[in-house]
Amino acid sequence: MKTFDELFAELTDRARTRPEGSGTVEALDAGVHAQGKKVLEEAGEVWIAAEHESDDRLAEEISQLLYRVQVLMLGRGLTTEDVYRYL
Ligand SMILES: N=c1c2ncn([C@@H]3O[C@H](COP(=O)(O)OP(=O)(O)OP(=O)(O)O)[C@@H](O)[C@H]3O)c2ncn1[C@@H]1O[C@H](COP(=O)(O)O)[C@@H](O)[C@H]1O
Repeated sequence: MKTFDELFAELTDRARTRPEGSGTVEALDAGVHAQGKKVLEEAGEVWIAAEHESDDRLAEEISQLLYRVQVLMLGRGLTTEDVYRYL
């Protein structure tokens, strides 16, 4: 189990070290357009899960949305601080 901040630190490290086989590295290399599409796709899956699926499935879809948002943040060079200052 990890928090939003812990995942972001992990993904930041993936971006820096670029380990072989990392899906994050692949997603970052795909560019902001592809990263944005993934955010939208995952948001749609969250919506569908919220209306039609179990709490557990919804939680899983939300976790994937958070991951896709973090990839997009990294793709654009944003930090968590950039976002948190608006919360
Ligand atoms: N939390 C996640 C995470 N959530 C979602 N995903 C990816 O997103 C996919 C699910 O989203 P989609 O529905 O868009 O994917 P799909 O349509 O099933 O398949 P593809 O689009 O990938 O072909 C998963 O199969 C993963 O590839 C994640 N990939 C990685 N992480 C975590 O990120 C960290 C770094 O991962 P790597 O970069 O892969 O080492 C690790 O802690 C991982 O647990």
